Amino acid sequence: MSEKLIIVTIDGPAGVGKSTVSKKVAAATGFTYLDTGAMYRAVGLFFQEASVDLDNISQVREKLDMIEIELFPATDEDSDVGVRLCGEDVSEAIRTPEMAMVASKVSAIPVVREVLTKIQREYGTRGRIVAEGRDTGTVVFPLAAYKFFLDAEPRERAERRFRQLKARGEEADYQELLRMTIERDNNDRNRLVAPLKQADDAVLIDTTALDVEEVVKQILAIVNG
Ligand SMILES: Nc1ncnc2c1ncn2[C@@H]1O[C@H](COP(=O)(O)OP(=O)(O)O)[C@@H](O)[C@H]1O
Ligand SMILES: Nc1ccn([C@@H]2O[C@H](COP(=O)(O)OP(=O)(O)O)[C@@H](O)[C@H]2O)c(=O)n1
Repeated sequence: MSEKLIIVTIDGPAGVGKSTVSKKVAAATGFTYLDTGAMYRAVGLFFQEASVDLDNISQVREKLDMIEIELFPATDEDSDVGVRLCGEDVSEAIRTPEMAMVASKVSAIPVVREVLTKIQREYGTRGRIVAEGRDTGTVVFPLAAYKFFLDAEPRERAERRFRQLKARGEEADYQELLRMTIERDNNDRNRLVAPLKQADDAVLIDTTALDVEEVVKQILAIVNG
């Protein structure tokens, strides 16, 4: 594989640290960061606002054709990537726990995955990217040069999300976050198309007892050889 097409994939369950770690790996390597979850969240928001009946496949297809999603870099290294949906900045609107649940529902619809996977692969043709999500190592970029699967206990992940929301000055209920984390993991692991799972050739990192810097260090040690 040519240097230009090197791709790093980082998959794992909700709140495990994919975004945080991917942004740091991207900054350290000079690669572009691709947040695939942001795309599923944007589709979820669009469908919710348009009151799309998710069981009505022709309605889903018709609305999908109308969607334009554009990712733009975060304003600073602590922020999430920005998203424009049909020209409107929805960067904040998509980052709520509720929108994550909606994203999890729309992400089980095969045609939604088909459309977004195609867009994600187009990003990949530019090469030198760090892609993160649920299926970037298994389905989107099966030939990626470096694949990682991050995991952590659900309680630890819900606590991380709790601290993250509090730090942003937002309301958060730990028990509710834990419930949503577990429900979303179940949806994502058990769907028929592109379920959340470790690729056979991905390196597993259990982050439960690690801090962010340690996880980044382990990944860079492999990527930088
Ligand atoms: N290994 C880690 N140890 C402690 N906190 C972490 C770790 N990795 C990430 N975090 C924190 O957990 C929160 C959720 O991480 P995030 O990157 O948004 O997860 P994901 O993208 O997998 O949902 C962030 O506030 C992040 O700083
Ligand atoms: N590659 C991806 C990325 C996200 N998703 C879906 O989108 C939801 C939100 O993804 P996210 O990565 O933004 O969520 P967090 O892990 O940041 O909580 C997930 O729960 C999945 O259902 C997916 O199905 N495939």
